[in-house]
Amino acid sequence: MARSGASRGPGIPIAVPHAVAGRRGAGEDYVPGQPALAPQEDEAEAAEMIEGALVRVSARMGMVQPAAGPTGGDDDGEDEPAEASGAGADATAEAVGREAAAAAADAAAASAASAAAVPLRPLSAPPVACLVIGMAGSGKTTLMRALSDRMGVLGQVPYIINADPAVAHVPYVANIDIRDAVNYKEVMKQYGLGPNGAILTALNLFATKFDQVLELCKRRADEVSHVLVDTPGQIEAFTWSASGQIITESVASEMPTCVLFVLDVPRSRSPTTFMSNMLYACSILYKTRLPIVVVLNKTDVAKADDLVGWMRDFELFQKALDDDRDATYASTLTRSMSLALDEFYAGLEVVPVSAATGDGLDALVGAITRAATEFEEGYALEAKASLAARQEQAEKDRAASLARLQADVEGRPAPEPASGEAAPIGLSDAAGSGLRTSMGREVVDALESVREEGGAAARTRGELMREAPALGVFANGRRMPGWEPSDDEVAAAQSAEAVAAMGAAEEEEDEEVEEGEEEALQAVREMARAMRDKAAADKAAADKAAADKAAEA
Ligand SMILES: Nc1nc2c(ncn2[C@@H]2O[C@H](COP(=O)(O)OP(=O)(O)OP(=O)(O)O)[C@@H](O)[C@H]2O)c(=O)[nH]1
Repeated sequence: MARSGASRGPGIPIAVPHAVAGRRGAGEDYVPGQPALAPQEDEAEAAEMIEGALVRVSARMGMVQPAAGPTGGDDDGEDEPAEASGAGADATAEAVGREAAAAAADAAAASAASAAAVPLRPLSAPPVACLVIGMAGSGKTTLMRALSDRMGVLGQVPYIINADPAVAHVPYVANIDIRDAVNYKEVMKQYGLGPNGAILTALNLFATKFDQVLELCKRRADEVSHVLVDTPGQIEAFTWSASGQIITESVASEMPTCVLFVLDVPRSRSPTTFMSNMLYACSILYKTRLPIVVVLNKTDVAKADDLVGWMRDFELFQKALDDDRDATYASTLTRSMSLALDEFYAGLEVVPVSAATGDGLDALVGAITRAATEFEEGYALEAKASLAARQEQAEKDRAASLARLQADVEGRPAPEPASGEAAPIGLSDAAGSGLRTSMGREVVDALESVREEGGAAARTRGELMREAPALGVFANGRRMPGWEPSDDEVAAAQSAEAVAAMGAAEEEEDEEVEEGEEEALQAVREMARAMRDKAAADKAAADKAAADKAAEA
């Protein structure tokens, strides 16, 4: 469960959520819990309150006497000390205010410098999809919120999909929310399932509508820079389910896609736990074949230096294992596994962040940009090469079967297949060379057309609409207010009814035909029986006549 953004520390510059982005300029900061557009008077009042609080805190710390006030002041006529302390307080308040202003200016400059250094995708490029995956409680939802906020500061426009049906509250505005379409509790009731089964079923139901989700994403492609997808905490429900695979592959066939694997740093400080997590990340890489960014989250609680060190230096990890007090037989296994993972670490993007404080988010945005380039330059091009190879092979096969047909027609022996001819290249062969198995013509075409278009498509920033009614509702229970079936859906329902009525009529006819057939069969049977009886009677009469004749003789 995510905690609300309002619980962040004050002064952390975060972006305007996209829901209000249209009302406020890109790059302007706001503090969670405050209205996005505070009126000027409120700001002045708030500044006064802060100044007063600073003076009181300074006084408590012995830096200065608090100024005499209407309640705490000494009103017995001894104006002098009060005035003196008031003057001191004013001076300190001024100094503290100056310091605070300087610190704020420094922070703003540092934030701007950090933002300027972030490699961002060109505006004309298609949006990058980020599948946020991680163990339960690793901070996926909190990261979604923090990342989308920070992207707003950087002038990017994230589009958010919540694919976690069981989450009670999300701290961001989801543009598409699985919960608008599937009521997870209703699924539990209707299908008699437990929580995990219901999550899986809800995902399956969502997957059946995913073409519509993609359609909505495509419609927004010119306006948005990133598509962030929050996934269920039950990681295996997404990574190892058919629906998870459908969702992943569908997204990857439409736009550059990467996986953000979120890891809980405080809970991964033991080398063995860390290794288990990294094995999971590795398995996701091999399953999805998408670029993966490992996000080491919660660095405000525990530094990620050790973990990064373990990935960069094999010896350090071995030493950590030596020092591990809980060393068991598993450590020996971990030792040998770590050797195997060394290569996996080599090309891995690892970014320590704190979703709570916002630390490291710029680095994460940069890593996402690099992952998108990796997708386009590596995965997509390899897919294109694989597609070309498959087409070439299909052409060869066609020519060979034509030659065989020709030989057959002319009565010649069929030509032998050329020796050493490459076997048809199937998807699994393509996968063997590091290609994504699922990528088909669509992705290559889409990527090519985007490249051809170059910078033609200019993205416009604006307030993004919630797409709640778009998918309709396909598990009873939660109907969004204002949801109406579309004309297409009504037409589909009507034609389904018509087809059902036709089917019923045909069945009735069939039954009638069957009844008639049965009657005819019965009549034939009776006729046959009568003929049989008559033949038997004739035979008996003939036998009797013959016997009588013999007796007479
Ligand atoms: N200190 C700290 N706490 C964090 C951070 N990120 C998340 N949390 C906390 O970790 C807990 C889980 O966070 P969520 O964002 O709900 O995690 P999740 O992975 O989405 O959870 P599930 O969807 O239920 O699996 C919450 O209490 C968060 O406040 C962080 O960077 N620092």
